Amino acid sequence: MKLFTSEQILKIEEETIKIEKIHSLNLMERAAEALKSQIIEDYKNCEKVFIFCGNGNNGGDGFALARLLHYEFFNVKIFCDLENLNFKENAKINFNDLKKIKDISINDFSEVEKFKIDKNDLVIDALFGIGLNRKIEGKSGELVNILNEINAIKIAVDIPSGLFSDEITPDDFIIFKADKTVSFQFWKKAFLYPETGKFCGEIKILDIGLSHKIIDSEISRNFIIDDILIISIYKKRNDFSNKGNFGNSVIIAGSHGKIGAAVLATKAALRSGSGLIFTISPECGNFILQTSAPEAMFINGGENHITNIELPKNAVCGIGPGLGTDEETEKCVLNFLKNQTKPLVIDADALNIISKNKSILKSIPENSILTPHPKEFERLFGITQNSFDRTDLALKMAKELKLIIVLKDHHTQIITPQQDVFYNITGNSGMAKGGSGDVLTGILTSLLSQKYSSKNAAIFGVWLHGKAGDFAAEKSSKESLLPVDLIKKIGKVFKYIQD
Ligand SMILES: NC(=O)C1=CN([C@@H]2O[C@H](COP(=O)(O)OP(=O)(O)OC[C@H]3O[C@@H](n4cnc5c(N)ncnc54)[C@H](OP(=O)(O)O)[C@@H]3O)[C@@H](O)[C@H]2O)[C@@H](O)CC1
Ligand SMILES: [K+]
Repeated sequence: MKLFTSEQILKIEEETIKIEKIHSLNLMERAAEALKSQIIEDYKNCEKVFIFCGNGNNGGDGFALARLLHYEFFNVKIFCDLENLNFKENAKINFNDLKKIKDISINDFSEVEKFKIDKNDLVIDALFGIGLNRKIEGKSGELVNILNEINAIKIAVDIPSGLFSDEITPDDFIIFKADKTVSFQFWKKAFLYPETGKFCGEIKILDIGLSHKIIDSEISRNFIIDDILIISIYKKRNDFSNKGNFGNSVIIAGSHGKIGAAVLATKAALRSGSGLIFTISPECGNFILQTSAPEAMFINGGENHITNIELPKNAVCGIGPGLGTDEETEKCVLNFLKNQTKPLVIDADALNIISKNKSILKSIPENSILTPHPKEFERLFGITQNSFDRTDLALKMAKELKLIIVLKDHHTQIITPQQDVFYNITGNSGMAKGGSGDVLTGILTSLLSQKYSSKNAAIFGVWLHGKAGDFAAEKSSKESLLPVDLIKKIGKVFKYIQD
């Protein structure tokens, strides 16, 4: 699914209106209908609904929603700025329609504190949408501050009021804090970054039937990874095949005390379809690896840490988990990287070793996949002001070095040398634990060895990793979810794609 800027969304809206020969009011009605259905689905037993409307089209959505919910027997109360009824056209039409319904009370923002709002009531923010172009101040600002203190179920229409859709919102802005954001047709960039996403709560995207023809022709380099994309990437396993057809994955990982990292990466690679798996690890991990992952072959890479790397034939490598940064390992890893010609997966301590020896970056084979978490990224490429800027820096580095950068975060991004950004929306906070990254390295190496392109391996692998985490979280609390639980669910994810 493409990710658009608010400017592009407006353009798509206008062109849909043109080619479908409809009035813009129809789109507002579709949006309100979709909102109504979602509210009925999620909160049908809720009695009182408090809707706060601004003067633009976001407010118009709120007025239309109020009318529709009233006809579904909800007790609806509307709030707007009665001292400044300077509405945009469609908002005005819907406001006037609402005035005709005598059972809906229309109140000024300043009256909100006279009402008893219960924790099971709905507070709906339809103050500002993607048309926000400055800080919320004055009466609206005071209102948002009050709403943020109220204990109720808080829903934002399209985007929480006060947030910019496409860029970081300054710290001093007043922003509605939603439990759920019900947004139209597309994800917005603000939902995907930690600084802004924390205001959005759960995200629900509603189809309001904007023209697919227009959407297809509108260019974007930003994408949400969805099931459609994954199904287009997934390669069905050919029945007439043998282990030689699915690649030789080589996991280079582990040191004394960190053999678990090698085990996790190896097991994840085993579960992700590679034909043969080799693990290069120090001798101290031999017994552990052979007992916990007997399907994999052990290659001795040193005594207590890796000091030499000898690859089997046709190896596709994933290097880094639990390596440690011993001087001998550092030398060995740098020497190894210098001599590689095929794309490989580089993670964890291998990234830390590169950070201390940045000149090596230029020798890494094109289209290799680097998987830094924010701290590792910072060590590699420098500090940025915020996570939006981090994406920009990653784009620059991916282009310059011709590498795929997997920026690990709550919504991990896959950044390509061609300057595309793919945002992942699978996964959950239960995966924010030591060992999750090792599992990802195993999955990515395995997919790369099965001849997925680096870009597709990264997109598919990151999505698969998150989806396995989501399946695991269905059965366990996020607190107690373990990286090994992800590995157990990889099979279920493949089944999910095949069905
Ligand atoms: N896309 C679609 O397909 C559909 C979209 N729909 C809906 O339309 C929404 C976008 O509507 P919108 O363009 O009217 O903008 P909205 O956010 O209501 O703001 C209104 C105006 O407020 C002003 N303003 C800005 N910031 C301000 C501030 N801090 N404090 C005070 N004023 C401020 C600014 O005007 P200005 O003052 O700059 O002239 C701005 O134009 C969208 O989010 C969705 O809900 C659906 O109805 C149908 C399908
Ligand atoms: K809003």
